[in-house]
Amino acid sequence: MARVLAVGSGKGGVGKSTVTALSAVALARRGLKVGIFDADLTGPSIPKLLGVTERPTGYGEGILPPVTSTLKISVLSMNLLLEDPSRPVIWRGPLIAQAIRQFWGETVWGNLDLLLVDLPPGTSDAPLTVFQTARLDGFLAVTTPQGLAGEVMEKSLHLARELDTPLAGVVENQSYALCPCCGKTFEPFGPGNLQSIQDRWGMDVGIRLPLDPDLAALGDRGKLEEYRNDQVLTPLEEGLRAIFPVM
Ligand SMILES: Nc1ncnc2c1ncn2[C@@H]1O[C@H](COP(=O)(O)OP(=O)(O)OP(=O)(O)O)[C@@H](O)[C@H]1O
Repeated sequence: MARVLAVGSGKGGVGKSTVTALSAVALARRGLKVGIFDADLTGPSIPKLLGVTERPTGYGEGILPPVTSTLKISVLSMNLLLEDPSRPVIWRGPLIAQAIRQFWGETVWGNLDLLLVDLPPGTSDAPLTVFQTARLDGFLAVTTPQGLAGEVMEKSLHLARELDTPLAGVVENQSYALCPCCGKTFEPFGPGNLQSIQDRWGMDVGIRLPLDPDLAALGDRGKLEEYRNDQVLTPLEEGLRAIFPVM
């Protein structure tokens, strides 16, 4: 059975999908078999970030997710099932919950080492359904150094704890940047409070990731599989291996 790690935050736009996709890339490059369930049905980003356009197949015996072109990461996303991926999914909560349960129950992932679940922002409908439906081995929270992002992110830690999901760690995304002129490190959004979040919630794993314009540019082109910056990939991989030492 694959380990299952949900990546999420109460706060939107902090980099959940980017962290999910890059985690998959880092581990798949090391030879692990990785899948991603994009549970963000109404704002799916994973297919775009990883350049997946192929539709899932095999509806008879379950849903067979397509894989990425290079690293063969399995990806299931609502966007891959839409006739026109540019159209919105306009569904109320109960329908979203039903679809998540169906995807969860019917997808044939094969022999994975790790299944990542990219959660939408918030603490209701979709994230709640994932927490209640899936057997999660851990919840990896994503935030940025801004205090507001941290406060809203912590709501998702409360949710995970209330639903007995182990708190695996926290990612402080866009934690720092490198000056393009002198190469010095600076903190565009201030110093953040990663350590204090870890201390308050008893999480050993805290991952600081830099702000990297190349990351956003490659993601926009659907080429995150080609991303090579070890300043981002190495801390992510080390953090994931600290969460699941057997991997
Ligand atoms: N470390 C980073 N460096 C540069 N750009 C980043 C970084 N992390 C995320 N981004 C960019 O920020 C934007 C938002 O990221 P992303 O879609 O991963 O956030 P999200 O939390 O999943 O959003 P949502 O709440 O809508 O699901 C994207 O354009 C992404 O490329």
